[in-house]
Amino acid sequence: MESHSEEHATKLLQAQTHVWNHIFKFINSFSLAVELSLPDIMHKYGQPMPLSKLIASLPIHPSKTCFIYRLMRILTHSGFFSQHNGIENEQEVIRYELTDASRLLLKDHPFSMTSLPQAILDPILVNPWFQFSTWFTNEDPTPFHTQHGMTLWDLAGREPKFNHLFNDGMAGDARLVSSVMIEKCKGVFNGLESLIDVGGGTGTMAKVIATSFPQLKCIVFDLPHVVADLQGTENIKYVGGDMFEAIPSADSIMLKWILHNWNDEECVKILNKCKEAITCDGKVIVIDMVTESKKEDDRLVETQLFFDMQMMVTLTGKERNEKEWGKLIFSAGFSNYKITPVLGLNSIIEVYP
Ligand SMILES: C[S@@+](CC[C@H](N)C(=O)[O-])C[C@H]1O[C@@H](n2cnc3c(N)ncnc32)[C@H](O)[C@@H]1O
Ligand SMILES: C/C=C\c1ccc(O)c(OC)c1
Repeated sequence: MESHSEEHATKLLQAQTHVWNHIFKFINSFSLAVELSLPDIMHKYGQPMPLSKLIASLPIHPSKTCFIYRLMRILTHSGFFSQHNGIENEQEVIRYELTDASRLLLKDHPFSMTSLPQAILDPILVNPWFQFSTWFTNEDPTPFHTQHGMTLWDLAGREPKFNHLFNDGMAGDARLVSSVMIEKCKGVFNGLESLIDVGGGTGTMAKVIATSFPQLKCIVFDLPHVVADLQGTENIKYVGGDMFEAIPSADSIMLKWILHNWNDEECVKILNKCKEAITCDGKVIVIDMVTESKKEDDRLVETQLFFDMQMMVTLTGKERNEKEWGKLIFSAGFSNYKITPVLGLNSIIEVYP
């Protein structure tokens, strides 16, 4: 009897920890404290950095020096730094090193993700969460709309600082994804003469592809406020416009992280415009998530579910499984598709007319 109730208490306490852990999940996000540039400071030091040196290099008030150890402790626990304890001159010295994760937060890393936490944790994207429960009771399209009274794209057009952070964050991801694509599946672009990156942001993806395929004519097509000040090159042109109105013609179109921003009806409209724009032997190259395909990777599954919620709160979009992708593609009148799951969270979906 006693051991039974002991077991009961253990289970209850585990459940309590589970709930507390969940309540506090946002603390992991805010603890990144990207404004402190911890990874850059440690990278500049060039070797495992003692806590005292780290504190001395930070632009903080002297009254805050004692808090850095605690910040480093949680960031080490969550995999952003590794810690080595040693004794030097009879004194305990803690040294920290970067990990693969914190290297992606270096400002000068080619695949830098630094702007993303800044954009995603900006009040512009966090405040809509306070409308989440209200939104379930009204007919607004998104909690973002309840909060701001307009779409994310309209607001980005009016907030240059946020627009810059957002596009910069997207650029880091585009650089990583395009490099992996060029390395692992160059074949996707073989034989293409022209490519339009629809919703191509500031042209990062196009630049990497154009370097590997100099004969390929690339057009970066995005909203006017995104491409306004950008200068094209020999084989990259910037065109401002609305993909729901008209897309320039080419033999192929890329849609990276576009369709997951939109609901099924909107996606069919976009895909229809793509179909009108490409030649009959061309294709649409979709780069987006395919959910439920890597069930064994719990972290990847959870991250895709986070993206799905982010799409629900900021836009009308969602993440889709293979069946949902198929339905979308056939509804838009395409005849076939091929999924290549080689991009971590994302997959390449080649769509044929
Ligand atoms: C999530 S971002 C993806 C950017 C880029 N493809 C990438 O993956 O790095 C979506 C892009 O769609 C663009 N966009 C939104 N509405 C659009 C429209 N109606 N026509 C063209 N582009 C649009 C946005 O400006 C933004 O650059
Ligand atoms: C800003 C948060 C992240 C994010 C990632 C991929 C997207 O397609 C997106 O569209 C708004 C946002």
